[in-house]
Amino acid sequence: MKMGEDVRGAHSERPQKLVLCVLCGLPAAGKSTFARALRHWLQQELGWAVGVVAYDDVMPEAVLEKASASPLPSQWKLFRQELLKFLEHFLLAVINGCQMSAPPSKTEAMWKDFITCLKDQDLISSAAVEAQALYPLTKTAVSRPLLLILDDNFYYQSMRYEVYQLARKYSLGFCQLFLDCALETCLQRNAQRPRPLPAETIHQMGNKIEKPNPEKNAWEHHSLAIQSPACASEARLKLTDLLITALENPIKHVEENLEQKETDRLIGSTNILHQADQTLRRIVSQTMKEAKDEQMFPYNLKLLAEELNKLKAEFLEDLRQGNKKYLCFQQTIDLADVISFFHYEKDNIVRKYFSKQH
Ligand SMILES: Nc1ncnc2c1ncn2[C@@H]1O[C@H](COP(=O)(O)OP(=O)(O)OP(=O)(O)O)[C@@H](O)[C@H]1O
Repeated sequence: MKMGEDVRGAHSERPQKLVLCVLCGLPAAGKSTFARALRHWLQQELGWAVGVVAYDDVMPEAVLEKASASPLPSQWKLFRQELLKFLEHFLLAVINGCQMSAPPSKTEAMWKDFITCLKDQDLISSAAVEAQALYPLTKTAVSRPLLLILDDNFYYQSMRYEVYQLARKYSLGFCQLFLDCALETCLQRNAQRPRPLPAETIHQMGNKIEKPNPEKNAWEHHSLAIQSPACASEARLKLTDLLITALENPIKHVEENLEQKETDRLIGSTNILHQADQTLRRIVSQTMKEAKDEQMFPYNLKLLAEELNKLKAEFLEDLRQGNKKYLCFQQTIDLADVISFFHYEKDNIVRKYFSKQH
């Protein structure tokens, strides 16, 4: 069988070794450049299969289609989670040695880009027929250790934790690579790009970024900071060590159960919910007062109040439902994290209504 041929229904005797690797860092830190180099090197030197899922390639068109204006963070969150669902479908196919099925409901444009991403990297067969909604994997995908690199900024721990949870669900390896690049260098590189981001965005992200903290968070244990622009080869030994360790030490289910119990206990804590409720309520009423003081039109004020209350309700529901987004700090809900995320989304909404005044 040639490389890239279909392996319909093929079952490997050994369980497939899989690692999810999160790349994080500021915009223009060099993540995509590094991911490409790493893929090439791992394929050539270690004979691994490597897939890079660059969020920029898979998400923007879909996002723009759905949200013609600039999307809210809550929309990004949904798209990020949908992309993880897609990835889960691919992982299931690799683990079970079967064809990948399409999720029943999905953002079509994003799914299409995801399929292209996998085909281009010889992970699903280029002969896959879209209409059948079944995608045969290639031999490459199922016959070697497989590293999936998720290339995005992942600047909050909570974003990376979602990937960790996926790795844990299927007992996969998990590691994080932080592209440690000075803010000034990122700004310079960004300015030279054909479509630079506003410098302000990079500054803001620089203030907010939560670097992997293995000392504090056990789940971030397999993390490595890659100095940029230093040559990656300097860190090669450490990097190889990290990747092999992650590959050989998948996250165990038993940890999940213990952790899950603890998580459930914390989610059930009405105390935290009560505190969150009180604090978000205060933020909403303070924001309304400020909007009034700044002469927002009454009609816009009414809509703003409705939207902020809806946002508050969504946040509380997320906490009640046990959305683990907030459970990334030693398995405790960090109220400060909830509040800062709420502020971020609230500010976007307020900006939207003020921009309507002009
Ligand atoms: N080590 C390096 N030395 C010099 N320039 C680099 C280096 N790595 C990347 N660059 C350049 O910096 C720019 C940004 O790189 P890249 O797209 O890899 O960053 P990124 O972190 O993936 O950005 P984003 O998060 O915005 O997608 C590119 O023009 C790239 O050529």
